[in-house]
Amino acid sequence: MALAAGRAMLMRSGVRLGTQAAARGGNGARRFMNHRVVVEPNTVPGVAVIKFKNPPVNSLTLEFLTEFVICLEKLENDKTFRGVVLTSDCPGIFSAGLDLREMCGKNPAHYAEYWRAVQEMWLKVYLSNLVLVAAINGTSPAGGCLIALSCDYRVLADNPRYRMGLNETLLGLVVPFWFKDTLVNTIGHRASERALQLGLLFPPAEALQLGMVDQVVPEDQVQSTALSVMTQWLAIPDHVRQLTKNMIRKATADHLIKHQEADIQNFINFISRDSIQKSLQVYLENLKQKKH
Ligand SMILES: CCCCC/C=C\C/C=C\CC/C=C/CC(=O)SCCNC(=O)CCNC(=O)[C@H](O)C(C)(C)COP(=O)(O)OP(=O)(O)OC[C@H]1O[C@@H](n2cnc3c(N)ncnc32)[C@H](O)[C@@H]1OP(=O)(O)O
Repeated sequence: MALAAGRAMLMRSGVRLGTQAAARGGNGARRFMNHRVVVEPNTVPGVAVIKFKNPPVNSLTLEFLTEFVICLEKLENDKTFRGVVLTSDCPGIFSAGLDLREMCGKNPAHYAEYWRAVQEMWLKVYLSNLVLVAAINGTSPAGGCLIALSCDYRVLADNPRYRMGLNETLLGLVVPFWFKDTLVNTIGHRASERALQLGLLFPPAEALQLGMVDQVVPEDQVQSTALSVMTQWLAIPDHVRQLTKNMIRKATADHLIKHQEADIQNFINFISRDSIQKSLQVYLENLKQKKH
């Protein structure tokens, strides 16, 4: 998605771009702040840290997706950056995945706009020229897991309360084919068959065993480990690494690009069904009630 289109989408969503601010941190480094995504240049040269800050659970709202894509585009266009660590500012939660309220009780035009934003976010992350390392410091179901799976490397906090996986079937949803492809490319066909049909969410030890993440480390070392892994990836010249990444990922991305409009229409038809709307409402209601 072009930056201009993203800005237009932000405007349509009622987000004021004027609220973005550039400030200087204690070390004099620039720190870009949006509402929901904070970008911090880090101590490692050429590396930025993106922190998801969409409380309470970093759900992927339309506004969040738009800010996230714009942030990544800015970093890609700024040649001082070669790598980005993605992490969360919400304690215990990397991202709760797609925002269920965006898919519930809205009209087809909204569903189309939302689904296009989800697609564009995935394409941006999956095909990024930057090295992307996920520092997964919390639970990451469904869309949250997709973001992590689309990075080049994943470091997960060793906390048995954190779960990771594509749990769509537990919500009565069918996993989109490109979510499925991303998982299959990471953990293989057989493991994906079981994980996707049962909607399994894995604790850290199992996620590591399956190859869903590359490393599990103590919670307070997630970001530092991600940054030291980044140094290893940045030792490779950008152009050869980028061409290699593209060679491996292009076919998967092209599959969506070729069928992007049909995928949007399928999403609208599916999500608009009464039975699906009912399932989502019940799921949201259960989330609320578990507090009481
Ligand atoms: C046949 C043809 C097929 C064609 C198919 C085409 C397309 C495919 C169609 C559809 C696919 C759609 C894909 C969806 C992928 C997704 O990402 S769905 C989202 C999945 N996410 C989840 O299941 C996570 C749900 N949340 C939780 O489990 C917990 O909230 C948590 C993350 C573990 C955190 O728990 P915690 O106790 O800390 O917090 P609360 O549960 O109290 O939540 C606080 C607050 O936040 C609200 N909330 C939580 N998650 C979401 C969410 N994903 N979206 C929106 N809102 C969320 C929760 O309701 C609470 O709200 P409050 O009560 O108002 O405070």
